[in-house]
Amino acid sequence: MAQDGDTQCEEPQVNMYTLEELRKRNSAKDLWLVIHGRVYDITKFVEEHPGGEEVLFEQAGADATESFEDVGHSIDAREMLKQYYIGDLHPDDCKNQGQKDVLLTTSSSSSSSWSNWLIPAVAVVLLGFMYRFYMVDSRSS
Ligand code: HEM
Repeated sequence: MAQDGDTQCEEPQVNMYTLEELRKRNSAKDLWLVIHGRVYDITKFVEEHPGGEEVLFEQAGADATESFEDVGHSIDAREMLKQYYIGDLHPDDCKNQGQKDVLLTTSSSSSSSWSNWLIPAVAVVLLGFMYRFYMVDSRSS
C-alpha cells in the first residue's frame, strides 16, 4: 500500500557525459558538442546549420561555448539548442570551467565597484577645481 512517504516526486534523471566520451562523437554520423556545460547531439542539425557544417566539425566532440558565443547567436538559435539537448557535462569536467567563471565574476564585480565610486569622486573634485578657478577669475576681472 502506498504511504505518505511513497508519494515523493523523483528527481529528474540527467545524463552525465565526460569530455573523454564526448571526444569520440566527432564524426558526421555522430556529432556532439558542449555549450555552457550542456551536451548536445547535433548530428541531425549539421546540414541545416546556417553558419555551415565546417564550423561545427571544428568544434565536434569538444566544448564549443566560446565559438558559439563569439558568433553572437540569436535568441532563436539558443532556443533551437533545446531540441538537441541530451545531458550535462560531468561535474569533474565542469570544475575548471566553473572556477574560471567564478574568478571572472568576482574580479569583474570588484573592479566595477571600484569604478562605481572612483569616477564620480574624480568628477566632483574636478568640478570643485573648475568652480574655484571660475570664482577667482570672475573676482579679479
Ligand atoms: C548546436 C549549436 C548551434 C546552433 C543551434 C546554431 C544555430 C545557428 C543559427 C540559427 C544561425 C543563424 C543566425 C542566428 O540566428 O544567430 C547560426 C549562424 C552561425 N553559426 Fe551557429 N549554431 C550552433 C553552433 C555553432 C557553433 C559551435 C559555431 C562555431 C563557430 C557556429 C557558427 C555560426 C556562424 C559562423 C554563423 C553565421 C553567422 C552569420 O552569418 O552572421 N554555430 N547558427
